[in-house]
Formats: sequence, C-alpha cells, structure tokens
Amino acid sequence: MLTLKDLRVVFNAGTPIQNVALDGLALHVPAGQFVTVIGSNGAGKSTLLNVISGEVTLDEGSIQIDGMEMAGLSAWRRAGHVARVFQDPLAGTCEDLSIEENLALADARGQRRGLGRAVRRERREEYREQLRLLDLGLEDRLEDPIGLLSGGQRQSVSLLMAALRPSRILLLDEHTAALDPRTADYVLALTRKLVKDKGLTTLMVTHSMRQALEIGDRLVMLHRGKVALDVAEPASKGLGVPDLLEMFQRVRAEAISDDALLLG
Ligand SMILES: Nc1ncnc2c1ncn2[C@@H]1O[C@H](COP(=O)(O)OP(=O)(O)OP(=O)(O)O)[C@@H](O)[C@H]1O
Repeated sequence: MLTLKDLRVVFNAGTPIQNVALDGLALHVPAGQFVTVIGSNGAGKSTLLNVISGEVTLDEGSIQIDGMEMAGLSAWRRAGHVARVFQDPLAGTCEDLSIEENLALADARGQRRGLGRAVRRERREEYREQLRLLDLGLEDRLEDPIGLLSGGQRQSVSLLMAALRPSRILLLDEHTAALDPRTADYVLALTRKLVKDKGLTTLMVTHSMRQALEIGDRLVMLHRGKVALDVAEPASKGLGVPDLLEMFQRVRAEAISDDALLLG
C-alpha cells in the first residue's frame, strides 16, 4: 500500500528559474494495484518516482508505504521497500558484474550484510530457475557479464532483479521506451506476469497512452504536478486514446477556467 499526501517539490526555489514539479500531489494505491502514470512533458512523472525512491527530497508532504513514513529516509534505506527499473537498460545493473552477481546484489537489497558463499550457492539454483522462466537462454549464462546482454535481455533481468526479493513497491520508469516494438511487447508481458504473480504494488510511467489504457488496474494522468485524471479499470471501460485526449482537454479547460475565476 502506498499513500502519497500533499507532495510538493520546488526546484531552484526563490530564484528566477523556480520550478514547481509537484504541487500538492495526492494518491492512494492499495496493495497489489498496478497503476499506469501518464502526462505531458514536465508534468512531474519522473519527479514523482524520484521522491518515492528517495532520489529527490520532498519539500512538503508524506510518503507512506504500508503505514511507514519514508519521507525522511535515504534512498539506501528505502531500497528494501522500493525497487525500480529505468528507461535506460544500462541503468540499474552493473555491467562488469556477471548476471549471477547482479541477481545476488538485488537479493541483498536493503539488507545490511551481503549473502554468504553458501547461501549464494543455494540461491544459484533459484536464479537459474527464474532466468529459465524468461525463455531467453540466460539460465546457461549465469557467469557472463551483464554488459554482454542486449537491451531487452537486460531489461528482463532488471525486472527479475526488482521482483526477486519482493519490495512493497515497484517503480517502472518508461522501462520499455528504449526497446524495439517486439522486445517491448515481450518485456511488457513479462512485467504483467511478474506483477500479477508476486502481487507487486506498481507505478508504471509511460508515454504511450495505448499502453496505459491496456495495462494495469488504474490509469492516472498528471498535469502540472498534480493528479488530473484517475480512471479505474480503463481496459474494461473500453476507453480509447481519443477518449483520454478528450478527458485531458476537459481537465485543461477546467484548469484554465479555475485560473480565470481566481483572476476574476
Ligand atoms: N533536477 C531538476 N532541477 C530543476 N528542474 C527540474 C529537475 N528535475 C525536473 N525538473 C523540472 O521539473 C518539472 C517536472 O519534471 P519531470 O521530469 O518530473 O517531468 P516528466 O513528467 O517526467 O516529464 P517528461 O515526460 O518530459 O520526462 C519539469 O519542468 C522539469 O524541467
């Protein structure tokens, strides 16, 4: 369960280039829910993921995971609760380490001590098993440096890493955007499977409205650092991209008329 209250982030506060990236954003995500997050450039999507993972510090607000306050904790301390897969397949894995070593690092996430040798040997079979599920032949390449893998293979391993020691929250930051369409479809199908099988509470940022409509239990649209639209079960409502655009236009018009009222 993820509860975000009144999140506010202002970059370069008090200077001529002040930028309000999150402006009182609120969202409650029940455990196991898969939320897709869309919004125009600069709407605050990456900043939202960054404040949840602890990469960016909140100016105001509260972030609770299963009732535990995260706002004052470092990114490192949150690592046991929050896993993330980035857009760049090179981010989030260590290219000089082997596939197995990367998986072992993910396994130790959020724990004070790394895994001992014996445990690691024991876990090796588990890693092999998990890799076999990907059906990419990686189960026989445990000792290969992860830097040798293709982008899609690497994103698939990143997803496995994120789900290996289930965190309470999974953050997906346009994690298929850098892949070719076929590989992106494969990684998306894998995402759905892992999220469902492991019951992960998930926020997935995407620029693809189609993707956001088809995947997940709920669609959230950000606009100017706030939640502008919140649609439950978009796929079952048969909504299309034109419907979303129309809803977005309506929200924008309302935002403008609000401003107009204020000015009036
Ligand atoms: N480190 C930073 N310093 C200054 N301004 C920033 C910083 N990070 C983000 N911003 C600004 O905050 C606003 C929100 O940015 P953010 O990256 O969260 O948007 P986004 O919805 O992810 O956009 P995009 O779809 O273009 O990636 C933007 O105006 C952006 O320029």
